[in-house]
Amino acid sequence: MTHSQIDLLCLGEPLGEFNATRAESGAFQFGQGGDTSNCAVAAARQGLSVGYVGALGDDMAGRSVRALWRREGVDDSHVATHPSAPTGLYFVDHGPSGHVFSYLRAGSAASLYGPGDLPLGLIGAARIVQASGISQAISASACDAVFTAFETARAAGVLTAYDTNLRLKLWPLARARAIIHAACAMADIVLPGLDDATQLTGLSEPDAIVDVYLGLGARVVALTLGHEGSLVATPVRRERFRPIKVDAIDATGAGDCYDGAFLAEYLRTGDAFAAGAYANVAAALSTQGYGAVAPVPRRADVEARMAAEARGI
Ligand SMILES: O=C(O)C(=O)C[C@H](O)[C@H](O)CO
Repeated sequence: MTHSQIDLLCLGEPLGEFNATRAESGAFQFGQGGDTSNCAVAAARQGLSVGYVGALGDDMAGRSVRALWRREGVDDSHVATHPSAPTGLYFVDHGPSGHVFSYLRAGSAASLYGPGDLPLGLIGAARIVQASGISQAISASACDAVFTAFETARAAGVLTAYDTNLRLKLWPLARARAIIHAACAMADIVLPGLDDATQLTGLSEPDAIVDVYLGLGARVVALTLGHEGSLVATPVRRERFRPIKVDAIDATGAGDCYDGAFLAEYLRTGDAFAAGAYANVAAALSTQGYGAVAPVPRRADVEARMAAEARGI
């Protein structure tokens, strides 16, 4: 499908997902993941016009990702199908301290994507371009594609949003820190998680962490704090959002859902704190089922829960 206007354009690697929902039986639930694809779907479920930029393999996983996007209304017309390189895959295991990811993605179609493949006109016409540390970790050419996309966006006055999403299975910390912080310095909206940010900055105190990212030039920092909720900061104001109570089953993709919900609400309201309140609830609701996409709530679910919270229910 093609939209006349794409408000949010996400860039990175979509993946096929095998989720060990019942590890003892060796059964996996198949789905789709990839952080920026999850963000795209989450934003589309909140009513935003969304597109994706990247590449898929000519295989079952790639076709399932494309089918997902089409069901969800995410524009896939600028996603190439590579004739021979595969779609990346990942596996989700559930251990005592939460989910653990492992990957089969080296040499994937998305990792072969580079700056020359970017639809520069589309990027210049969006309202926000979003990418992540994972988008850059998968290969040098994909890393450069994010920098070029951000340069193009900034030159056109398009907002840039970046989730640090640190994956040390994909690159070493020193290189990750250098690249991620270079990208954050080009981002208007930085969306780190506390664990990532602690490793990247060496700091553990949320206010000190947001100071680092504001210092790099972000106009909004939205820091997710896991079970402690989230903190949103601008250079002139900051606000902490307390966690809501949910029966969490699987937090896979909760940070991506936060990003999509945050960006959708930020574009709708122009208010980072309204976006923070909204995304804080959306991300918590997304942990109530297995997988990165299936449990992502829609606007009506988020608004109903926000109203219930406001009434103290
Ligand atoms: O870890 C990754 O590389 C992924 O993109 C897979 C997941 O969907 C994602 O991490 C969930 O946040």
